[in-house]
Amino acid sequence: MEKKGLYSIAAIGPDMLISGFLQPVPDLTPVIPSVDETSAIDPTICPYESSIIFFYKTWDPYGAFSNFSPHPIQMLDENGDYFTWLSVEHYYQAHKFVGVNDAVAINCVEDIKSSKSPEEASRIGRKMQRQRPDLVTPDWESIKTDVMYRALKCKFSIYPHLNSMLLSTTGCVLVEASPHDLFWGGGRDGEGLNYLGRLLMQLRSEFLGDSQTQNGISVTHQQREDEVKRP
Ligand SMILES: Nc1c(N[C@@H]2O[C@H](COP(=O)(O)O)[C@@H](O)[C@H]2O)[nH]c(=O)[nH]c1=O
Repeated sequence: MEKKGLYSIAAIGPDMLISGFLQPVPDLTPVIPSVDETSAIDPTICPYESSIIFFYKTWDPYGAFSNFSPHPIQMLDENGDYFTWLSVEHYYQAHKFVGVNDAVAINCVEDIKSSKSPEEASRIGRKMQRQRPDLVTPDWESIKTDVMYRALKCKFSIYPHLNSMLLSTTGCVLVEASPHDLFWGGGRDGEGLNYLGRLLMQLRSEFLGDSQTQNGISVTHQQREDEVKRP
């Protein structure tokens, strides 16, 4: 019989083959998507050959994958006008309060819009969320992944070098190596859900699909490109 604290591949399953991590049993919340999940997100990944690219701070290798990287994005606002956000982080933090009919929330969005750095945007957004959770848009938990997806799609569409960088990681598992953030990041010991890594892998797969169909007959790429504005 297996002792508690000793982990075997049989107990853990093939997850171990991509992560290289032995997760404690029975705490099986994986940082890195399981083999099945991974190929559902990005069919180009071969779990048995994939390596892992960790990113976090903007000055790290692959730091441009961080939401704090200084890449402005242009997104349509509620009035149908384009607004330039200084980073994905600006857009993400502001959307915690966008559409909330309260002067404090409206001011907060304006403060985030005019904040000079992603760190400042994040400080303002997080502080307001902590102090006034009643001002966070009520469905935030269910829409935040979509908000992030839209911002990332814009970022990786309008900067060709970022798009190439993302495509150059094909076959690798991407993990935001945030030690604290257990939703967007992988956590300190692989206990996080790594949703930022997942979205980037999803986008990579979509871009790859687009470039493949572009060489064929599909025009969907152009249609999708029309959804985002180039700077
Ligand atoms: N890259 C990076 C972080 N990670 C980012 O923080 C955001 C999560 O914010 P929240 O939902 O307010 O907790 C999300 O964009 C995630 O990618 N956090 C940092 O303090 N520094 C950093 O360099």
